[in-house]
Amino acid sequence: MTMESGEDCSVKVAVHIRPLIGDEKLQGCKDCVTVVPRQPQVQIGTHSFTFDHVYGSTGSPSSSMFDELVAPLVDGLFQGYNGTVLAYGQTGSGKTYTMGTGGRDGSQNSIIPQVMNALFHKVKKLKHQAELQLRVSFIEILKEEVKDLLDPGSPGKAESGNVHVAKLAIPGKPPIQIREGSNGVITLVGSTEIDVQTQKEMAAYLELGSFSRATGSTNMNNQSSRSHAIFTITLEQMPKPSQIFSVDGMPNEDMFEDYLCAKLHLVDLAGSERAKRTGSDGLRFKEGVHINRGLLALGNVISALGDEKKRKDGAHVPYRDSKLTRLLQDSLGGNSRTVMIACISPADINAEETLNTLKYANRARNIQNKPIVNRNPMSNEMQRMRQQLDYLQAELLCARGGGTSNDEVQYLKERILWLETTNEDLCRELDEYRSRFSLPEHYTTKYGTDIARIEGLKRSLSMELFEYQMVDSPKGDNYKETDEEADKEWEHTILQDTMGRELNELNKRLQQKEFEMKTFGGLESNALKQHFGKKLMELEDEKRSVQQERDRLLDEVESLADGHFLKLPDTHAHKLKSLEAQILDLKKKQESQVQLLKQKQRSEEAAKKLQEEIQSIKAQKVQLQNRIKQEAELFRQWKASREKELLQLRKEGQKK
Ligand SMILES: Nc1ncnc2c1ncn2[C@@H]1O[C@H](COP(=O)(O)OP(=O)(O)OP(=O)(O)O)[C@@H](O)[C@H]1O
Repeated sequence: MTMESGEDCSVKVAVHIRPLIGDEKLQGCKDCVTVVPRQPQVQIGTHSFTFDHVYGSTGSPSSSMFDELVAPLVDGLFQGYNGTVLAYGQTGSGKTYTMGTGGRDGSQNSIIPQVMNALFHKVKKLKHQAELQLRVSFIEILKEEVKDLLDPGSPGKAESGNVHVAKLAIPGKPPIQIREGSNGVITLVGSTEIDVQTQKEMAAYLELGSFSRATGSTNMNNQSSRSHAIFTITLEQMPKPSQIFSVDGMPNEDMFEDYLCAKLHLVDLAGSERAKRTGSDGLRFKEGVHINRGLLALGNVISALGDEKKRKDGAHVPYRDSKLTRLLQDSLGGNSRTVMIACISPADINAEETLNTLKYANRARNIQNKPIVNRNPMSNEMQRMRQQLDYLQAELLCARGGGTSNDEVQYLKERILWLETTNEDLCRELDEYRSRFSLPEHYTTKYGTDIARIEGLKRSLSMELFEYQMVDSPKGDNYKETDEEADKEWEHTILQDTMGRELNELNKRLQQKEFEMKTFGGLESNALKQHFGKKLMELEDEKRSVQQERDRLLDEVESLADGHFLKLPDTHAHKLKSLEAQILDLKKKQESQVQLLKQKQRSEEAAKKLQEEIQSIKAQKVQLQNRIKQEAELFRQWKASREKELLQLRKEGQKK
């Protein structure tokens, strides 16, 4: 999957203030949060914060939250952009209510049900133009372990005390792993992804997963979510062949030709809490420690990304400190369009936590993401080749119409042949991949052979990447140095591998460009230019002499007529006619030569561009080679110092 580079865009942050609820009212709590009228600004005590939006209380109505914040992300999915909606806040502040991951209220005003509405509405509108496939997955992170909430083989929700523990892992089933692709894309391996056809089905899976989620009762919320839950909707789309090509078989300009695949993560984070307030003890306390650890890691990531100076200095972002931050890596400072909803309680007893939430959210506003379109690399390549083919066909057409030069036609034919062979090679390569990773048959029938090939390559490439990618193993409480070392080695191997692949890619591109250049060079453009120039001059001379001959004849006729009307002798009239025809013919020839010369100039410009491309690829190659060297050197130094440290430690150990 390649991605087009996109514009920077900051994470959008909104505050959602819920009303005072039962317990708070009973305790006689007062509202301590004020919204500045018609401003997205909230005040608490002497603190004042400005956000992108403020909903609830005297701010905008909660009902406009979806349209203003989330609907653009749903639209973006159809354009190939990943999106993330994060609900953050203290325990009982309304995150689950806002997102709709509770599986109990089933409120149609929550975000996820509205996302589904908008998605299926759009799918219905587009289904004649494109093949659309929706998939869902639903996981939770509980005590630093990733659990599958849609696992069909799971025995279901088990009870443990008053907490519902999420599904137990089935013996033999590998645990869910977090992996990072060479392009930096984070993927979950081993989680259940289910194809869905209808809104009802999707809603059923949301409910199923929500029901399996770990919840427990605390002093602050009798159904408190004890885990971070991530409901992910994946949309794959491919235009139907009838839409790519118009009736005359020509490519349809308005239609996207790519396979697009984008994901929308809907995240309901576990609530930040303080043991004292939540009345946590034993199991609940341990959970709280894990929850807070994950949120602390998230806070550190937000701090690192939100600090402009640190960002510019390329400071380390501690994504790897927790599973949560690893999983949200794309969404924070990555390639996703991200919205954060900070949920707060207005009650004065929660003032301190509310202030913390607002500070946290305020920092997130500074995070810059770079959303990009996620498309298939093969479709890019095919698009490029198709353009080249179009260009060549136009060239051929022009050469034919312009009174042909055999060299030119021959050259164009050769290039078309070369392009066709390259295309065949690529298809063969795709076939190989497909057979190696056995792509399901229905893809072939559904999208046509080419599209299935693209799909096959996509899947196999991502699988292949997995072989090289990072495997995140559970670290448990005591994070060991050896883990760190192994991680570092992994990181180094992956980095080297990625850069090696990039280098290979550059070499391939360079080879291809140089081959193209040769075909240009093979024409000996200067010699051809001279040839055409000479031919033009010859034609000009010929035309001039014919014109002179005609003028001479006309003079002769005039002198013969001697002022009287005289019928031209047949021979003269005939000759004159043939001379006129000759002049006309020469003019045509001259015009066609001019056309060819122009054509030649265009080819030269293309060759120049190609030359520039070659130079730029070479420069990139040198840069990459330097980076590989530098990285290897840094790793070597790190390794050496590590070994020295170890030796030192061993010596000390022996002494002791
Ligand atoms: N906007 C709202 N309007 C009315 N009631 C709300 C609203 N938001 C939340 N509530 C109520 O507040 C209570 C706590 O909400 P919720 O469970 O969504 O909190 P939470 O932040 O997800 O908590 P936890 O982190 O403990 O899971 C629930 O009873 C819920 O119905």
